[in-house]
Amino acid sequence: MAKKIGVTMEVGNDGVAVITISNPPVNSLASPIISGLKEKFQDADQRNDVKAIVLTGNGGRFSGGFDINVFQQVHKTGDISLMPEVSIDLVSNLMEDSRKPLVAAVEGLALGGGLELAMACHARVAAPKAQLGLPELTLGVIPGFGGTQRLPRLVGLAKATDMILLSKSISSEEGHMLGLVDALVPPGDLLTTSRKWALDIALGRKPLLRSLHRTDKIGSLSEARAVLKNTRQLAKKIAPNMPQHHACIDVIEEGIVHGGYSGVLKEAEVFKQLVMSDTAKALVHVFFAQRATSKVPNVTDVGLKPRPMKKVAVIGGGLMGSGIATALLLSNTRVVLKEINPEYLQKGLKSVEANLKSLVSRGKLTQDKAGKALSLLKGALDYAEFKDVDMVIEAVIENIELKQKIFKEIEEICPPHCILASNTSTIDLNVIGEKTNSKDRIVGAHFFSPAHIMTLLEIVRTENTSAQVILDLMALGKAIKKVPVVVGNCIGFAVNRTFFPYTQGAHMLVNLGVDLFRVDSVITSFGLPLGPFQLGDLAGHGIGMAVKEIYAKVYGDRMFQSPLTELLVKSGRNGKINGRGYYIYEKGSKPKPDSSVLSVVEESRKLTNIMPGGKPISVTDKEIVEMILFPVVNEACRVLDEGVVIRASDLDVASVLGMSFPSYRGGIVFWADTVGPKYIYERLKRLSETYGGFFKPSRYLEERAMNGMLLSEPKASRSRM
Ligand SMILES: C[C@H](O)CC(=O)SCCNC(=O)CCNC(=O)[C@H](O)C(C)(C)COP(=O)(O)OP(=O)(O)OC[C@H]1O[C@@H](n2cnc3c(N)ncnc32)[C@H](O)[C@@H]1OP(=O)(O)O
Repeated sequence: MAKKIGVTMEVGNDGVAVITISNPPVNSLASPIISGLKEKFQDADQRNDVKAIVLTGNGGRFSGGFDINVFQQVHKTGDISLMPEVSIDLVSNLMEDSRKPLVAAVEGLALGGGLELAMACHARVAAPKAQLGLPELTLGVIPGFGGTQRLPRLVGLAKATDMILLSKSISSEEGHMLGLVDALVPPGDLLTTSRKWALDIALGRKPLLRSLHRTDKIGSLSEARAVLKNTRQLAKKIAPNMPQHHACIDVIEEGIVHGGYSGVLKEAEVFKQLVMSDTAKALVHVFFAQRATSKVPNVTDVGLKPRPMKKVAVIGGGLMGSGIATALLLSNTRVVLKEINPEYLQKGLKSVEANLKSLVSRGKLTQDKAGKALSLLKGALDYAEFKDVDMVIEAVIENIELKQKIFKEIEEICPPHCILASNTSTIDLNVIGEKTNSKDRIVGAHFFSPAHIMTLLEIVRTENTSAQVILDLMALGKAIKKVPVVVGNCIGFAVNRTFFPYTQGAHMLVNLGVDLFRVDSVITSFGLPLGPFQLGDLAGHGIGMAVKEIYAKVYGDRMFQSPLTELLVKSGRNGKINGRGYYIYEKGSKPKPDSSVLSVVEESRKLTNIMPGGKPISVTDKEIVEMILFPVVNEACRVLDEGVVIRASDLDVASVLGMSFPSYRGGIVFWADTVGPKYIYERLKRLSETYGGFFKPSRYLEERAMNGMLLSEPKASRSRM
């Protein structure tokens, strides 16, 4: 059925015109909606039988904001005139300055432009649990329909800057306490109360309040300046490489100093500049890329329905297993956690409890909910509880024989519909399932640590995994608040494989004489939260050595053989786990660079002996970024070439959520396309001539560079899936 897009107006016998936005699924403010709103407000203004107006959204949602597709069109065409003029014409003049009282009836959500329309109304009535917020900064822009001016005037400057800068939404209950919502009523009463409220204003029983003209919550100029000073410091910390945070504070300040209307004018100007910024292009790309991951050809488009996952068993209560169990429990799934002996089982159960406790202590979970989650957990030392499970997720150590044995056992004991998933990060799923006759229900559920916090879930399918099993795992992933990305089966899957050269490039640089702490600092300035050496410390160098061996077997032809990790472990530095790696880790303080590690580095340099003429090379920060991240792009090209991901943007999402690659750079492939495939190819070629095969450009990169194509452009099908 075609979507019904438009704006309707119905005038009741009471003289109230109800204007309703309809644009499923979130009533986004697309061009026809904006022109429809203009038309209806003009009509309502002119009609003598209309005394007051109520604005609402169809289908239980007020509005998810301005249509983000328009940003994408502007980015594709470079034509900023595609952005409609809304802030002054519609929001300030037609709505807020209207002589007729205007009340917003809010249900479900009012985000971005949606909340901005509501704030331009003279009062807001909301149903419970509606989500209210201005998340524009996550898209690289600022609120553009007056939100930077009206929100501070309705909830106070400190709360408004907190909501806008951190893109934090609040519930209608909190909005009510703050004064953003004037009345909170059950959904069934929403329209009746809103109509009555609008008529009360018309009859002078309630005041007609124009948000932009209010000053009661702003405080004195010096108070406001103090808040803005703190906010600028926060922006420096949380968004050093993004323009929209500082721009937003400037716009808010303009309104405080020169009045709301002046602020609205500046907001419109800055908004348009920011729409065209590289940051906005990248963040809008990530928005749509993330949503595209839920579209998997031959899985989500063939009429299948996900089956309910009521009870899930997790085998192994270590770091990963207990994290996965926690994530499942938090979404009300019954979990059986199996271990091999009572001691390990107790440890696993305690870890789950500790995960929940830490969420409670950080204010992310109520004590009640933690208790409820824990009541759904059962420990097990045998398979008795497995007879009615819908899915098993194996999360034991990376040992092929052990995993094969477990899969054989669970195949026999679990019901025939049960999904048999492994959380392996390095072992081929075909090998894991080799001894079973259930290859169609074997799938990878690759969580990232800590599994109850990191949002990426790689769903690894083999050529035998059934579409139903993939769909079920996707649905479970979404239910436990992950972003599932379906990938093909290869060593390292999409994220770990793409990023295996990340550490290697860093090791190469250090062996060439570059200071390791400088490398980390350059990479964190680029936007990754941890440089390669600190990341290695966090993962543990024992694990690092084991993983390196696994990768060497398959990707050995393009690896840089550095003895640094082995030397580090030999000198008793296992990383954060034993308090010492490249950095020193002490409880309660930040990791400190350990200068004594430099003797280990010297030893490594002697062994590799790659410094030209025995002297350290001299490199710029830009070259450091290139020598570390271009090999990553090169591996991403192989991942694309082999069809390990369905589309290039899936790898962008996976790199952002799995490796914390900066979202404002759009993910690894998007960033590479911004830099230019030809430039990357030429740099890698030159580096490979000087430093060898580690940098050798892949065939895919070479082809794209030669043909002037972007890396993200789809190619003729040659997929692993
Ligand atoms: C001038 C103004 O100040 C500028 C703005 O208003 S910018 C926009 C500000 N608004 C936002 O950032 C909200 C973005 N949307 C969201 O956060 C979430 O979609 C939501 C909380 C509204 C709903 O979440 P959820 O129910 O999980 O559904 P979700 O899968 O995300 O979205 C459903 C569909 O609506 C689309 N959609 C959501 N918000 C949209 C928007 N503002 N514009 C266009 N499409 C939108 C999604 O792309 C998706 O489309 P698809 O089904 O074709 O993939």
